[in-house]
Amino acid sequence: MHVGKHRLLEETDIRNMVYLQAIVKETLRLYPPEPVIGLRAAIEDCTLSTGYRIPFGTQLMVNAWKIQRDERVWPEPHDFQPERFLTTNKDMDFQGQTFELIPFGSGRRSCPGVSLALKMLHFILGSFLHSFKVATLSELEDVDMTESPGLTNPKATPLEVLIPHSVIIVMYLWLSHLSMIQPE
Ligand code: HEM
Repeated sequence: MHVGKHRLLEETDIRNMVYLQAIVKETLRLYPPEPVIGLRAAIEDCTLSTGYRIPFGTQLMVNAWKIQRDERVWPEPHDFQPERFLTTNKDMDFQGQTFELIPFGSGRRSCPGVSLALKMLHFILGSFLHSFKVATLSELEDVDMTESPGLTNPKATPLEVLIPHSVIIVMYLWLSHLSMIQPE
């Protein structure tokens, strides 16, 4: 236990919360918000290992969604298994040099917001799970994770979760504490 029940999560706790970091990585692997990364042009003729010849100047789009579900890299590629980032795929990060995991793109036009995005994702998700009980409407059914087609990757159906009534009051206080809701 890194935080316990008697205080809120702090930013400095995140570095010890390796499973939380693995959950964020696994979510961005399976559901990259930008599944097909924008236009690039080949700067020279090249031939891929698969035999495809790409002539100079060809416009390319990178299918990150597909790359991140490649079964040669990711065992059981369609399953949500955060543990893989603590074991088989533990050296993979978002720096853009691990081309099997590129939710933020790679190279000099990769996402400049990666550091802020990860700080926010870790802190908000960690604080939420630490402070609230969350349940699905039916404990018997998995959440429907169907995706919508498009340049971004929204959920096809709304996410419906239960936050017990008494907890909603605590949630309001918690959000006020973070200045996300300003009391009138
Ligand atoms: C989970 C959150 C985010 C994801 C998955 C994400 C992903 C991406 C991707 C895939 C690209 C295109 C990279 C490429 O073409 O190689 C991109 C570009 C960009 N992102 Fe993000 N991003 C996120 C959050 C943010 C945040 C928080 C900011 C700013 C505060 C930001 C600012 C930008 C900008 C300005 C570009 C364009 C960079 C350029 O064209 O040179 N992003 N992002």
